Amino acid sequence: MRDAGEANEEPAPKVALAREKVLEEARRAIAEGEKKDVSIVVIGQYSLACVLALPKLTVSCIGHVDAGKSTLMGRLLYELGEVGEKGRIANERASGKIGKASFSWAWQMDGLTEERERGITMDISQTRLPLPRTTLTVLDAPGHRDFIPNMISGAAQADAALLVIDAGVGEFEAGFEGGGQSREHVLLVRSLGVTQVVVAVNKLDMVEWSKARFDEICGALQPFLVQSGFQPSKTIFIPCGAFSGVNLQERNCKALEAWYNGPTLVDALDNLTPPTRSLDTPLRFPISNVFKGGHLSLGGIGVSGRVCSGIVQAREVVRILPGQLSATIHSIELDSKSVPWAAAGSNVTLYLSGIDPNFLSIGSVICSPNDLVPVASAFIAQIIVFDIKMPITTGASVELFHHSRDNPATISKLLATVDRASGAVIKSNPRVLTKGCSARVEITLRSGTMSAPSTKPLFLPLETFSTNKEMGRVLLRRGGETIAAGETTNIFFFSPGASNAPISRG
Ligand SMILES: Nc1nc2c(ncn2[C@@H]2O[C@H](COP(=O)(O)OP(=O)(O)OP(=O)(O)O)[C@@H](O)[C@H]2O)c(=O)[nH]1
Repeated sequence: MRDAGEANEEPAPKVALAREKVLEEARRAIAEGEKKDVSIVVIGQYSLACVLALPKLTVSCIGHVDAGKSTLMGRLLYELGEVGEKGRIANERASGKIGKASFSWAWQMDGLTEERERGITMDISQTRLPLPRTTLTVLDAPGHRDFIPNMISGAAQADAALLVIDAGVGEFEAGFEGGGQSREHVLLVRSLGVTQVVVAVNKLDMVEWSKARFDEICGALQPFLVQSGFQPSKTIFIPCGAFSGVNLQERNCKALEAWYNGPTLVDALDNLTPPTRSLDTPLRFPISNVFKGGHLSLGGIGVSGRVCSGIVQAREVVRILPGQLSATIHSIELDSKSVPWAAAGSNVTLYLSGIDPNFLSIGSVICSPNDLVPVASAFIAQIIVFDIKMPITTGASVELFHHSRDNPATISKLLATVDRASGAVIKSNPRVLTKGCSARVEITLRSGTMSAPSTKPLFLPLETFSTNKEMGRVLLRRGGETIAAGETTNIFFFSPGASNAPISRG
C-alpha cells in the first residue's frame, strides 16, 4: 500500500493509559454510537483533545480491469466536496497533456507516475469518504490480474465490497466469464470474510442508460453472488455513470430517471452495516506497509494496516512477530489525525520508535508482549477448491496468502474431503482434490520466493479461525490463479518468545 504521508504533529500522550480504561472508553463510545469526532482524554496530569479512533467501515473497491473503479472514487470525492474545483482542473489539465484525459478523475486515486502513464491502478490507494451518516475508508484495488497480490492485501482489510461493473457491450461478460477479475475478486473478498457487497453497474451511458442491460447484468450476477456465499439481503445493485457523476450523490439524469427511482450509490454505501468488533480479544495488527515518514527525529518509522482485533494505544510497548523485535508506539494516526488509541476495525498508521526498520516486514504482526500471536511453520486448514484446471495432489507447490504476505508453501497432506457445511469426513486420504470440493489439508510453509523456494522452514504469525477469524483465513494461488480459500483449524506452532522448539500441535 502507498505511503500514508506525513504524520501530523499533534502531541502524543506521554504515557499509555491502563488497558481497562481504554477498553472502557472504547466500549462506551461504541455503545453510544458517538458521532462527534473530538473527545477530551485525561491521561495522568495531561488533558488532551483527541480524535476518537472509533472503528469505521472499510470498503474494498473491486472489479475487472478498466471497470471504472478509480474514476468512480475520484468523482465521488468531488461530489462529496473532498476534491475542490482546483484539484479537478489540475487533474484534467495534467492528464490531457499526456493524452490521458479520460483518466482525469482516476488521477485523484492513481498517484504513481507509472499508473498515470499506463492508465491502470497498480497498488492499493486508501481514501476517506465522508457520507451523510458515516465515514468510510475505501481501498481502491487494482483490477489487472498481475496485481492480484495487492488486491488481496486490500481485501483482507475490508468489511464490505464495492464491486464496479462495466456495463458496456461485451465488457461485463469479459470480466465475469472464466478468467475475469469481477468473478475472481468476488470469490476472494467473500473468502476473506466480506459479507456485504454494493454493485455499481457503471458506464451505463455507453448503452444509452438501458434498463434491459442493467437487468441483464443483475440477473447474471445475483445468482453468482449468492452461490459465492453472499446473502441476497446483503447485496444491492446501483445503476450509475462514474465519469459524468450520474446517480452517485444525485440521480441527475433524465434517461435513467425514466425507469429508476431507487437509492443513489451514496445512499447504498451509507446503509452498510458495521460488523461487530472484537475489542476484548488480544491485539493483532498485521503490517500492510512499512515506510519512513513523520517524526523523523524519533527514527520516523511508520507502519500501516488494520487493527484486526483488540485495541492499540500510543506509548504502548509492543512485540512484532515473527522475531524478537519490540518497539514503542510513538503515535497513532487515523485519517491524518492523531488519536490516542485505535480499536479493532480501524485502518491506521502507527509511528514506532526504538526499532531498526530493516527488521520490519510486511505481513509481520504487532501484538501485546503479554499476549503473543503463535508463529506457525505448518497448519491444517479446511479449504474450498475453486474452479481449477489441474487437480490438487499431495506435494503441490502453492503460494500462500495471509493478509499482506505471500510465501511459498506445500500442500503436504490431503487429509480428507469433507462436507462443506458440517465438516463431516466424506473420504479420508483422497488422492486428488478437484474443483468445488471441500477438504482438510496440511500446509507446510517454506522460505524463499516462489521462483526460488528454499527448503528452510518459514514461520508465520497465524491463529486458528475459531480463535481469531481475521488471523485464520488463508488463500492459495498457483500459476497466477487462485485455487482455494481456507480457514485454519490446527496450527503447529512455535513459542515466539522463548526457543524455536515446537510447543504444541493442534
Ligand atoms: N463512458 C464512460 N467511461 C468511463 C466511466 N467510468 C470510467 N470510464 C472510463 O473507463 C476507463 C478506465 O477507468 P479507470 O477508473 O481507470 O478504471 P479502473 O477500474 O480503476 O482500472 P484498473 O484499476 O486499472 O483496473 C477510463 O478511460 C475512464 O474514463 C463512465 O461512467 N462512462
